[in-house]
Amino acid sequence: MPRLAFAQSFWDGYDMLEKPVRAGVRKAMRKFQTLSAAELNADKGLHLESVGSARDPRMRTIRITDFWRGVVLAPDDGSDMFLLVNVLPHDDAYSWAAKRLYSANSATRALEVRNAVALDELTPLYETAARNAPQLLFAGVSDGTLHELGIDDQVLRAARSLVDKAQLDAFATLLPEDQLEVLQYLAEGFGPDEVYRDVVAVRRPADAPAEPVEDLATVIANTSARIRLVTGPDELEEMLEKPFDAWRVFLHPSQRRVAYRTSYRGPVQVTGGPGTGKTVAALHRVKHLLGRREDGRVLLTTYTNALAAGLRQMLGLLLDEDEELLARVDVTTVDAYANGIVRAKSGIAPKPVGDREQRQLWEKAVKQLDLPFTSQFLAQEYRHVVLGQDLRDLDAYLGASRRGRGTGLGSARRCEVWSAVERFEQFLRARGETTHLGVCTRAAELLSEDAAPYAHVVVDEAQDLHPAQWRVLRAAVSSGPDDLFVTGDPHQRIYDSRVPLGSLGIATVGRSFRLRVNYRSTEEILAWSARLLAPVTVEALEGEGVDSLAGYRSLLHGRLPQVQEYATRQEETEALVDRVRTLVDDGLAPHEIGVCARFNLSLDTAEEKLKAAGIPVLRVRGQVAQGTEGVRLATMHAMKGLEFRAVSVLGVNEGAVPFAREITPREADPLQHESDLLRERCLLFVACTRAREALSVTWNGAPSPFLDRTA
Ligand SMILES: Nc1ncnc2c1ncn2[C@@H]1O[C@H](COP(=O)(O)OP(=O)(O)OP(=O)(O)O)[C@@H](O)[C@H]1O
Repeated sequence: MPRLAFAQSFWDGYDMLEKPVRAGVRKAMRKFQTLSAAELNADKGLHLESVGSARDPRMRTIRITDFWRGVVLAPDDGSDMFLLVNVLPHDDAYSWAAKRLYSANSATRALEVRNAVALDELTPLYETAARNAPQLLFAGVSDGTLHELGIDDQVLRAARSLVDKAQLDAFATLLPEDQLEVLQYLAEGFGPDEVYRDVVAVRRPADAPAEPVEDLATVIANTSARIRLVTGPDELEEMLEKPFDAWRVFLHPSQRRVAYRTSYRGPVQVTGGPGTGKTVAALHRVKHLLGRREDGRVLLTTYTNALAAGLRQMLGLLLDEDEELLARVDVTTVDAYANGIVRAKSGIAPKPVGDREQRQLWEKAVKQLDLPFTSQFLAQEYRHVVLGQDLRDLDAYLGASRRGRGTGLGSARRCEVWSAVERFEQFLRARGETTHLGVCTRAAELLSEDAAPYAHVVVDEAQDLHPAQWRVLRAAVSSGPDDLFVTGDPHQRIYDSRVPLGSLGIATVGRSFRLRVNYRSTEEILAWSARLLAPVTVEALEGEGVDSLAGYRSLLHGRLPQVQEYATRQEETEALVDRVRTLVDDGLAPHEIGVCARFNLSLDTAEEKLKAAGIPVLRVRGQVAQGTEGVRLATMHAMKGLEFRAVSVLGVNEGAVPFAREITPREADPLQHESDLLRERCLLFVACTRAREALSVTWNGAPSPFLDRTA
């Protein structure tokens, strides 16, 4: 019986097909599982036929319905593997198939597809234009190097005709996938060795023979990033029946490399810009770890309860709802986990107070002690220095480094600060209360008294964790192979926690990986959002050196973000209602639309007006009720980790973004001033990068200064 495989290009469109067409696909595919190759060729209903003047002689079409055709790559090498690559309306199917050429990449050994006809047509035009160009994009890379990286003759000729990155982008949809990625990396300035390591080596099978084996079945087996093989009839039915979540099956090689490495000798760090699939990689790592042994519990953490609920659901999908496996994983936030530990081990339920109450207590301490500090300064000193380093007494504080703080404090001043700290903690004790970070500190202590409860800890959204939270995670698992797997993006740091991970026993040196391909947003949305961060540098996740978005890109294209000023809040809100209505008319479900603002107050107005227009809305606070229909309304902070097909960011006004009250005056502490500004800038970046297809950014009155460079 022939074997059957499905290319990602097929899945990309499958969920959009109407029911009868999908039924046609299922019927046709069943034939591939029940008929022999000869019977398939003879089957009248299937009508497997070659495509006239096709670039690839293996190209065939099959009948799906009267109007729809499947495009199939058929073996011509005696192997029995058929690959379904697309399903399109009749005429489109023939012209798509005629132009495409599939080939095995000489370096990665994977199957790639190009639009050979368009490449042949366009390359001479670009070559002519390039003759007078002062500089060519790949002038610095030799033909030999390009060949070693898998670039073949047709692509080489096209590459040699390009003068800049914009031209490479214009060729992107025509070029074979792996070769395109090689060229994109080179165009970003990565050296050939880095490109070989990050693009070629991660794909090339470990046991690849010196001479490529080109039969279709072998090449398909080498292409797990883009092709799914079907093993039996049940699997076929299940795949075609269920909504298809590409992230469960097609991992980018860089995702697969980090998630499925058999074992690491210690903590691992995976960074990458928004939407690069860090959460997906973390989930696959959990799957891998669960599969490695029959016992051993896994702790999977993220930042908010709403994200934890989402993660739990995704993990269920990835593990096919296998209850035994799911029972071995706890999915929660660090704070909730720490709270549970303190409750369980001390028998007392901790009562953490919120930010506002803390601020009031600091104010009270300042007043009672008549100190020359603001409550804001003390709160920050407590968070960053005292809790950050877990300082327990005055002596420890007097000797502590205050790295990252912008004001010097002599011993006399430190004594004053410490008196405030003692008073603040006294107030809390007297009320029987604590802080969230206080709960974490206690939980870490309690955990270290017994054997660590987990075999593995996987941490998502790690960029905002405070040292006290890291101590909990460190204490939850013994140091050793595969202890911690950490994913995060320092560009999305919105709570000002910069942590020297090494000093907390979480050294990731030699085990740091970066993801660069964005699967969420269009390149237009990404490029615009990335410009928000262009003026600043961002400290690396592990607290040493800086992080960069070099090579960060999307394969998707769409409309430019709408960036619009309004005279008044009312006009801005009315325009929002119109925009949302248009999106719904265009077919978006309300829950696929996100609206966000810096403050809850601005969202109140939006909520009222949207409701008045008959549009269902749902405020995202803590836990999002799954399945409840309604446009999601969230503050920028609550947008963390979420995604929507369309996002409207409202009220990006001067004074609001950055929120003037949250910015330490430069005179008070220049370093804190800069990091407050950076935090607010990142917050806007987070909000904008939640959008998949459509982003609008609006303000009323004067715009936020962060929008300066985005025009
Ligand atoms: N290999 C993949 N194939 C298809 N879709 C993917 C893949 N990896 C990730 N995605 C999709 O891309 C989107 C972003 O992925 P994910 O949430 O894991 O990114 P992230 O890096 O954690 O994002 P952020 O840092 O912005 O929260 C999701 O819709 C996810 O399903």
